Amino acid sequence: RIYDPEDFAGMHAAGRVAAEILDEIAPLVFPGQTTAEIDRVITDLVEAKGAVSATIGYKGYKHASCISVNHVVCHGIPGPKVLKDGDILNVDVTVIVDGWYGDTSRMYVAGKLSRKAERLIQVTHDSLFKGIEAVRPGNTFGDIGAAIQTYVESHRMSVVRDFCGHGLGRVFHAPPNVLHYAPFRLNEDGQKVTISGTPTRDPTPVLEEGMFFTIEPMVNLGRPETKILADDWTAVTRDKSLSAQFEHSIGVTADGCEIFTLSPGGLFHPTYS
Ligand SMILES: CCc1ccsc1-c1ccc(O)c(O)c1
Ligand SMILES: [Mn+2]
Ligand SMILES: [Mn+2]
Ligand SMILES: [Mn+2]
Repeated sequence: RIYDPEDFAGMHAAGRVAAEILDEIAPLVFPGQTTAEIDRVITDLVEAKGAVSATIGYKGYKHASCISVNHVVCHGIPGPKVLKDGDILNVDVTVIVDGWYGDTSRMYVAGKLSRKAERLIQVTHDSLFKGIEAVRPGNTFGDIGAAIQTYVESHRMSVVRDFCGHGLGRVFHAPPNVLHYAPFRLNEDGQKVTISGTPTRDPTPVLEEGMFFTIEPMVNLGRPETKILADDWTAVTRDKSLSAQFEHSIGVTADGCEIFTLSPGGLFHPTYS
């Protein structure tokens, strides 16, 4: 679906509420805290801000957030698990404000951030922005994926392939799937080529003004493969390596894009303690 210029205001309002919540829970992340308690506060904040949770009741999910700790890749279920010093966690919140969806996630750390976790978080955050920088009308979704994949793999980390971003707006999920890797490689001249280096066409949809979607790369320190735990939700790295994720909701504009879910507090400190 292609949205109209006046729809951007609704997305900014929804995105801002989601981003404010992620700002406001930062002080709640510390060793000894449970992820259920963080989610409880998120639930209260959604209501206090006059918004509605998009995830409570979605496909049978019962919580206002997904909280994914360490080698959990995504869809971690809040629970009695107690955070310990050095744990890194992604908190993912989606709210509905006047029918508009704001979907965003970011990383936090309980206690002291290890150097390798800091590197992972920084590369993951920067890969999201490499993808965002590729968003403009005339580029393709493959350009977004290639920008992310090239950056991540240049740091000898891996891009999770089993989950992707998505269209959103007046709905939570809509086509297209927004892949965080590309069905082509970029050669040294930036040409789109196959793995074996022969020029190839880009089959992915072209970006157009008025498209709203998320970019939500998941990056692993080890191999890309994931598996789902017996709870049928929690996705973990197969090799148990650490995984990080950042997500923004964005809208394509005439000359680039607008990010709807930027922190109003201008916060980005992976080292929340
Ligand atoms: C808990 C929400 C949920 C349930 C099935 S997939 C999913 C989900 C979680 C985070 C997201 O960013 C998203 O787009 C979907
Ligand atoms: Mn993780
Ligand atoms: Mn999300
Ligand atoms: Mn999402």
